[in-house]
Amino acid sequence: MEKSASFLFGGTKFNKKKFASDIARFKEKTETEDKVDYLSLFESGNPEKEEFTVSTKKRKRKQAVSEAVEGFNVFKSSKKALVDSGENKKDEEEDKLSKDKKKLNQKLEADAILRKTFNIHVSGNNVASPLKSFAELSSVYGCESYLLRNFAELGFKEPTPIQRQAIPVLLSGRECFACAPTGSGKTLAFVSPMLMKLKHASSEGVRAVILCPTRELAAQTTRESKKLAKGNKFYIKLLTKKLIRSADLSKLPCDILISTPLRLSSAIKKRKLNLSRVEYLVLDESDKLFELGLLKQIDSVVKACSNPSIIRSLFSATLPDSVEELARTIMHDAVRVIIGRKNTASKSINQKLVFAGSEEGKLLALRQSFAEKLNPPVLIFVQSKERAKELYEELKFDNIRASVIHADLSETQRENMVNDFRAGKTWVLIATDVIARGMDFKGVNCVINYDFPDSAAAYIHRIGRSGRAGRSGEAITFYTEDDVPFLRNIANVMVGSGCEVPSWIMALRKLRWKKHRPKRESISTKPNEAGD
Ligand SMILES: Nc1ncnc2c1ncn2[C@@H]1O[C@H](COP(=O)(O)OP(=O)(O)OP(=O)(O)O)[C@@H](O)[C@H]1O
Repeated sequence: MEKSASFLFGGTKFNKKKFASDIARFKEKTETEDKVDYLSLFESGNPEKEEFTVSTKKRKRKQAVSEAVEGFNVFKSSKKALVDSGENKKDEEEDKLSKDKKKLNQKLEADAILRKTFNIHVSGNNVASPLKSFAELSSVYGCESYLLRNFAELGFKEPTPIQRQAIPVLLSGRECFACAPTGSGKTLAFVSPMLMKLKHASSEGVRAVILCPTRELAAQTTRESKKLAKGNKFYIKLLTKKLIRSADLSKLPCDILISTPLRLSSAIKKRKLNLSRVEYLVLDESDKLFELGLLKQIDSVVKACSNPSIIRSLFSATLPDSVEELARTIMHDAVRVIIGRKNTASKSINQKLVFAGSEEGKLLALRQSFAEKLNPPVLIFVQSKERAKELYEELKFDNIRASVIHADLSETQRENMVNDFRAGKTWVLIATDVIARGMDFKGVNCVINYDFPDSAAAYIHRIGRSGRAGRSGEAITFYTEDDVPFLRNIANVMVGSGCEVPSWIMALRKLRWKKHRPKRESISTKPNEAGD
């Protein structure tokens, strides 16, 4: 230190004798300064001690001012005052820093408590604080009143856990992977920040895109988005065949466009739909969208949304690591938000496994359970459209109001089936996995997996049609000998969401699950042609 100082001042002649008193004062002061600095560092976070530090500094400031008016000392003191004011500034900055640090720590602590309360897990840098209430959307993020009014009209009093965390993440301009149980309000979690960021309608092309794996889900998301946007005249459009045929897509005024990947990618290719202005892209049921069959279409949409400042987000109740890895290659500094444990079923569903022996046994078990207790609405899942038709043929004469939905029906027919089920005109809806994801039927009391699901994810989504938005629900899964090797995978999901499973099932060997869709005997009580 000495050395370097003498090196710096090497060219200056300094009469130490003449200025001995000043040297002494300077030395004294430096020592006191050092002490105060050390203390303030050590004491940060203790308000009483902080006050003490501040008052010592105030005293010093006073001293400097009084010295500045004493005759001969004026020049010296004003120099000293300058030094002091520099030091004071430094002290003030340090004070501010330590206060900011304290505030930040308090905020982080409060965030952690809120996240723990709502079972929210996040990873990423500088993740925005979770919402304490919907009111914070207005006080912190300047949300317009129409949105809060719509929440109130829809009866939404409190944000759900995924809404508490995903909304602020998206509002803070971050990309996001979000995984939360079925029926936990993910739609609102991605639509409302979009509405808030877009602010008002504009006719400058497509500004936001939501991709859904099925037409039914795209139609439902359009309807829900319009409900949330009520009172603000946004252009919210479902990309239908009719819209593609009738409109000049290059001039389409559209704030939010909702579509399936196939329809959107063909509109980009064949009708030159321009997505270069898109600011927000949501991939709903993202793991489904990233499956092999849809990957090419997703790729063409992602490429067409070429705006460099685009914010992309992925939402689903199931998010395999492989999808995350793939998605990370296109996302920037994304925040990961997981509610509860990843890939688990909703805890509000009471899940049961029923051994039905054979295909015939399944039909008997179904009829018996309907005879004992039919608590509509009931949703029955089978593994193919052929089997859906067969089961419908069996049940249509049973005096229960049943209907069926599968991919062979026209768009309008499918829409009618869904609407009739929603309106309570039909009690039992037989379906394939086409409506297993995302469909929000209010109050489905029971889901029956007539055919064993072909993956754990399919199971989670199928049964998730019941037990939504905090309601309770029931799920019954029939299994035969063919399904036994795959029981353990479903049992794991059941245990993960708090249901009991017989110990012999938990003792089964774990299998790497390839799509399990065995060839099954047809569903029929009619005697076959051979007469046996
Ligand atoms: N804050 C809230 N309070 C009460 N109900 C809500 C709230 N937010 C959404 N809901 C309702 O919860 C239901 C389920 O919401 P949504 O369909 O968005 O679930 P999801 O998490 O997307 O489910 P899935 O994984 O099956 O697609 C809807 O009926 C919706 O209106």
